[in-house]
Amino acid sequence: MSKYQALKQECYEANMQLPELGLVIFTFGNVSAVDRENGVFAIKPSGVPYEKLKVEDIVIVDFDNNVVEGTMRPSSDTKTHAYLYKHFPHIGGVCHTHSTYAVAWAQAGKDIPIMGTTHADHLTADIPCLPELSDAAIQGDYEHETGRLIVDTFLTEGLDPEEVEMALVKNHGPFTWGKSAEKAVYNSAVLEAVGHMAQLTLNINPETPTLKQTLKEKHYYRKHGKNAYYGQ
Ligand SMILES: O=C(CO)[C@@H](O)[C@H](O)COP(=O)(O)O
Repeated sequence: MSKYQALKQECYEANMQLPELGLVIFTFGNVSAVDRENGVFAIKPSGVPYEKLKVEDIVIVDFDNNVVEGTMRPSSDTKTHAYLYKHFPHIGGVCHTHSTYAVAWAQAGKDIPIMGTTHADHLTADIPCLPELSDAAIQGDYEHETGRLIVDTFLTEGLDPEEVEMALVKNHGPFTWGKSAEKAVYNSAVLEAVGHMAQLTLNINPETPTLKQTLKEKHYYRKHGKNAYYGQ
C-alpha cells in the first residue's frame, strides 16, 4: 500500500465531484491535493476521462514537478498547481475547470463584478481576470508562467489569496484553491454560479450597479471572521 493512499483518495474524490457538479465534461479539468509534510501533491493524470478515472491512476508529484509515484503522466496543468502551492503556503488544494460561465468571462477578459449577496457571501472583491500572458510566456514554460501570473497579479493588485480563492486566466479558464481539495472544488462551483448570475443580471439590465459596500460587508462578515453568525 502506498504511503500516499489517503492523499490519492482525497484527490480522486475531489476530482469526481467535478462531473457531479456539472463543472466539467470529458477531460476538461483537474484537481490536486497537497501533503506539505512530505513536499508532494496528488493530481489527476492528464487526458483521462472522469468516467474512467481510478484512485490508483492519481499521480504524486513534488513541488519541482517530478513524478514521485504513479505510472501515468500528470495533468498538463501540473506546473500551475505547483507554483500555487509554492507561493500560497496556506492552501491545501487547487482546482481547474472549463465550466461554461467562468470560461465565458475569462474569454471576454473581464473580472466578474460583484452584483449581489451570493457573491458577497464568499468574497467582497470582483473575481479577477488576469492580464494576457506574453508571447514569450506562452512559448516558454507556459503552465509555470500561468501560475506565476496568478501570484504576481495578486501581489500587484493587493488581493489576499486567503479571501479571494479564485482567478480567471484570460482566454483559458478558472483556477481556484482552498484549505483542502474539497474546498477548492467548492470554490469552483461558487465561481461558476456567481458568474452565471452576474451574466444573467447584466443581460436583464446592462446598467445594473454593483453591490453597495455596506451590503458587501454585511454578507461577507456574517460568514467570516470573529463576529460571524451564519450557520451552526
Ligand atoms: O486547458 C487544458 C487543455 O488545453 C487543460 O486544462 C485540460 O482541460 C485538462 O488537462 P489535463 O489535466 O487532462 O492535462
